[in-house]
Amino acid sequence: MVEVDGVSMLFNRSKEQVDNLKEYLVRVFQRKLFFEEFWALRDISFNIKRGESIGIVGLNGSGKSTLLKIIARVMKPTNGEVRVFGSVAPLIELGAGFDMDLSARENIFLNGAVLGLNRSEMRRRFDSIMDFSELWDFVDVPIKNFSSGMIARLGFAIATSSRPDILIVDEILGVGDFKFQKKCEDRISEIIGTGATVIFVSHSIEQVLDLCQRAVWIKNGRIVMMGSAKEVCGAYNNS
Ligand SMILES: Nc1ncnc2c1ncn2[C@@H]1O[C@H](COP(=O)(O)OP(=O)(O)OP(=O)(O)O)[C@@H](O)[C@H]1O
Repeated sequence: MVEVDGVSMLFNRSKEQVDNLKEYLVRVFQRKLFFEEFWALRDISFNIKRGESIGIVGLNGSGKSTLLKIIARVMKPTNGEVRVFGSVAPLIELGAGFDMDLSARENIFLNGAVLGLNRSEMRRRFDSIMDFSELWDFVDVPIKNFSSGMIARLGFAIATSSRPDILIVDEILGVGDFKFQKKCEDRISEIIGTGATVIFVSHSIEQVLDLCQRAVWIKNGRIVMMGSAKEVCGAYNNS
């Protein structure tokens, strides 16, 4: 379903802060702009089969989100290739596409348009999105007045309102309260039950063990270990 083939990602990390375009151009002209090359991922390869759920574990800054963004085609890798066979629902930075001045209702339709769904399709899904997010009391409130957890609930409800072939989940189950986290886990299990492939990043080893059969451990942008979730999480925990 997903083939990750020799993926490497190079970032330019500037050591200095340039606050505006004028200063940037002056520094370029004076040759006083310094960059530092940084490989966030190095030669990552693995395949994911249909219906498999795979967890990606690793410490902060190890490259997990960068890998998910490359698989979701938010970023292009510097080297290597990712081949994806099926529809993808990325749960990455939930609510990033929302317009803060618009209400929950308006953002649902806006998000639908971004996902390529027409108005009547979104009207059909509207009630179930609102039911799942439990935000009916706020349906016409601009989402700039929402808490971050409420925004994440709405984002999760919209992104999982379709039944994707591949679900990409980046550390989002920590955002809601414990009741909503359980609801999200149940919905992900339900999507896995429909035969979907799931790629899941979490710092919660329990969640990875609950939801995934296989796991990949990444450290400093390289794969340290790949195998059954139990084996990999055990080794990661012990490290
Ligand atoms: N756009 C960017 N420009 C420069 N460096 C970046 C960029 N995005 C990520 N990085 C760097 O790449 C490395 C990996 O970041 P990434 O977000 O993939 O880590 P992560 O494993 O998801 O971390 P966390 O567990 O903290 O979410 C970090 O050192 C980060 O500073």
